[in-house]
Amino acid sequence: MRAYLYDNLDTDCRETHEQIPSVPVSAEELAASGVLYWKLKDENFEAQIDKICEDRNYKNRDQITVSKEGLGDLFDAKIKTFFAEHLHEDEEIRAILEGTGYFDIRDKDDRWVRIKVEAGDLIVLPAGIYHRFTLDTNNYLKAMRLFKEDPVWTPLNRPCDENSYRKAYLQAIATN
Ligand SMILES: CSCCC(=O)/C(O)=C/O
Ligand SMILES: [Fe+2]
Repeated sequence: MRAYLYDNLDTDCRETHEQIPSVPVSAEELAASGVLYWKLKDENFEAQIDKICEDRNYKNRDQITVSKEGLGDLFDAKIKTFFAEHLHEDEEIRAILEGTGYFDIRDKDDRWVRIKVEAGDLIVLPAGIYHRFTLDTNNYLKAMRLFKEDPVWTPLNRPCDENSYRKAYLQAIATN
């Protein structure tokens, strides 16, 4: 995982969009926005996921392949939905199994931070954080999605500042 401030240029979102000079964002800074990150080792990948699931009460999991082949006729619509700025009323937890992509999150100062993910990365976006996702120019990512009971990933597009999960999120990071 590598994170940096987004350049906000209006070009293909699958490009790197790293400012020049780059402004890196550390795991600690991401944690201040409520974003959690683990690097999972190949040797005991499943065991590490199981431990995180046990610690954080994630009971269920499935997989998604974000690619033209994986999503078929839904590809264009899904890609558009993923990149529209939104929040969820539950955590978004993704363990990357194959491929690469970018999660963009709004930090405490409402700046876009781009997080590059690859195989072995496990990322948790808290409920209420504004974010979006895009593939990079490799156009392929396979991820495991973890969730507590049923998935609650309905995207609520910005603005939804009156949403109770948004308000709870802002309160949580303010007292962090
Ligand atoms: C990498 S999984 C696809 C992206 C997704 O599920 C989502 O909700 C993006 O915000
Ligand atoms: Fe999302």
